Amino acid sequence: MNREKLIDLIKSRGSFLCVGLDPDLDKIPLHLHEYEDPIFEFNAAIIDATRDHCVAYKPNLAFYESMGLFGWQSLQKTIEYIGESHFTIADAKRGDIGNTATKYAEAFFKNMAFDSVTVAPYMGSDSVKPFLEFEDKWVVLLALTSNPGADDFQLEIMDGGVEKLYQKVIRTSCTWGSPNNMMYVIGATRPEYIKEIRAMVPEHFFLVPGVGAQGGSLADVAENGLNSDVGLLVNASRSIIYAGRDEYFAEAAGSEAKRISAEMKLILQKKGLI
Ligand SMILES: O=c1ccn([C@@H]2O[C@H](COP(=O)(O)O)[C@@H](O)[C@H]2O)c(=O)[nH]1
Repeated sequence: MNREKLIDLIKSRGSFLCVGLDPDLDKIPLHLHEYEDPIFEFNAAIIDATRDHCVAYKPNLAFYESMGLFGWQSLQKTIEYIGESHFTIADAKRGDIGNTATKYAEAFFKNMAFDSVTVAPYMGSDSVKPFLEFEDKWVVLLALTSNPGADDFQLEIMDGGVEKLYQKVIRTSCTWGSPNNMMYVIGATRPEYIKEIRAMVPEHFFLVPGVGAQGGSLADVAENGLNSDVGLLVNASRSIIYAGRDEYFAEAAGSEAKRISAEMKLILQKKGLI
C-alpha cells in the first residue's frame, strides 16, 4: 500500500488504529481449541469484529514462530484473510547483512503479502536498504521503543554529548528511504520525546505501540505526534484481542477497538484533519 492510499484510508475511516494480532494459545477461549487451526479462527473472529474500526493489523511474529510450521500456516492464512483492505505490518524486528536482509524482505513482501516489516537499525544501512527496494512496501525502523530497556542504549548520549542514540538512528536513517517507504517505531510510553522526534522527521509516519496494556496515553501521543497527514499508526494488541476471554471475545474486542477509534475520530476532528 502506498502512502497516498494509507492516508486516504486513515482519513476516510477517521481512525489511525492498528490492531496487534498476538495470539497466545494459553489465552484464547477454550472452545476455539476444538478447531484444526485455533489461532487462525481466533484471528479471523478478531479481524471480523475490528475491521471497520482500524486501518492496520500487526501480527507479531513471535506468537507464530513459537508454534513452528503450524504458526507460519496460521500467519499466512491470517494475512490472506486481511487482504488488501488494511495496512499490514509484520512485526518481525529483522536485520542482517545485505544478502540475508534481501531474503527476509522476500519472505514478508513476496512470499507473504505484508505491506511492511519492522527492522532493527543496529547493523546499519546495508541491513535496511534491501527492504526499501520493493515498490509500495515499507520499513518500520525501531527508533525509540516502548520497553524499559530502551534506556540501556537508545537514550544513551553519543558523540561527546551531542545527541542520543535514537536521535542518531533517525537522523542517519531518514536519508536511506523517504517518508513514502520508511516509518519509525516510537513507544507510546515515551510521549515526552514524541514532539522532538516529530520536529526531526515532520513527514514520516510513526508506528506507536504501548497504549493499552503498557499504559501509554493516546491523547498524549496524538498531541505530540500528529502531522497534517495524520502521520500516526497507534497499535494496541492485548487490550483489544483479550478484552473478553469467553465465547463473546470477538464482540469485546470489537467494542474496545470501536471505543479507541471513536476517541481517535474526535481527536482528528478537533485538529481539523478530517
Ligand atoms: O517498542 C515496541 C516495539 C514493538 N512492540 C510490540 O507491539 C505490541 C504491543 O502489544 P501490547 O499488548 O499492546 O502491549 C507487541 O507485539 C510488542 O512486541 C512494543 O510493544 N514496543
